[in-house]
Amino acid sequence: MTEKALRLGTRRSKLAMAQSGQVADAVSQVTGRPVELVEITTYGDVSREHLAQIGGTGVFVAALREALARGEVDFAVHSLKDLPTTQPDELVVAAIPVREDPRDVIIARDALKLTDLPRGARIGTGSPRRMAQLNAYARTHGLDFETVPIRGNVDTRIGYVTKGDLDAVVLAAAGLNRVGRSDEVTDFLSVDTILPAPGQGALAVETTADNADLIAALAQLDDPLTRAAVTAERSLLAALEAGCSAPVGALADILTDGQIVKEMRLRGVVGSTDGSTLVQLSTTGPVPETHEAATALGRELATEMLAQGAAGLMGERAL
Ligand SMILES: NCc1[nH]cc(CCC(=O)O)c1CC(=O)O
Repeated sequence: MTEKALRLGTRRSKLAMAQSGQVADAVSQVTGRPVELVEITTYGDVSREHLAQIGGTGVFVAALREALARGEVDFAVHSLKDLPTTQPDELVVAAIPVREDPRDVIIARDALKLTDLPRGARIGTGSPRRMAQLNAYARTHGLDFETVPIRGNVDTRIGYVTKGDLDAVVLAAAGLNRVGRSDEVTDFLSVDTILPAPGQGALAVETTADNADLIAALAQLDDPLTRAAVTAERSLLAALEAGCSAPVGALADILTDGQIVKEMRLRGVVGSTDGSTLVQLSTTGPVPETHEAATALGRELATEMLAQGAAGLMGERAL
């Protein structure tokens, strides 16, 4: 007797298919049930408009959530950095698996590193967060390059470099790992240079709040330390009243003494896209053991950042 397959709603993009496929295998293993991928086309996949104008990457999430709410699929996998910070009551993030490499990377022509790029080099990124920090880095390190707004999936963005339109593009290491293209990276950017987006590198496995059995099964894939970290990062983003297209970076990491987990450090940054102003702060505290404690850490850092003028930098939107 075979049990009925669980239906996993996914976007059709290579990245979405890769991460859904990986989670499908893991879910199949813990439940003993087959998992079937159900492709969902989202408005964001068909629209040529700039995402910042149509409400950010939240559009990708919305269609998956509607399919969940209609009962067409049993669960869905999101890139956590694309999830809005408000959680609908009828849905639950049942698992946040161990985070992948959170760093941003560049893929540049001629295997160049960021600091090797010649004066006037053109670097493609549609992210105000990446623009702000790259431009700030250039200003403080005597470099000179131009950030060029681009959009598109991983293949399209890498294509700007291979076709010779741009000198480099910025991407997330995690996405490249998932689609098997991390060997094309020419420079892994230190998080001290570019703080990643809140939640970058992590996945969220979401299902409906009324599905207790599936919530319990999916919980086996949850990594509590990743959950605590991304909860703090997203709380910072929410408290700054910023969305996924705001120039905000955040990363929580665990400070260890040998093998022993000591504390959690949360770093946050907000900046003007030209890099002329950055507000960058960090805070350290006990590793949060509850959702409330993780949320409080993010909120406290946001309060300090707002006191240093963060709010004035948030109104900016990418072209
Ligand atoms: N904004 C698009 C997006 N959403 C998630 C990832 C992959 C990285 C991740 O899962 O955090 C990417 C691509 C990128 O930023 O290069």
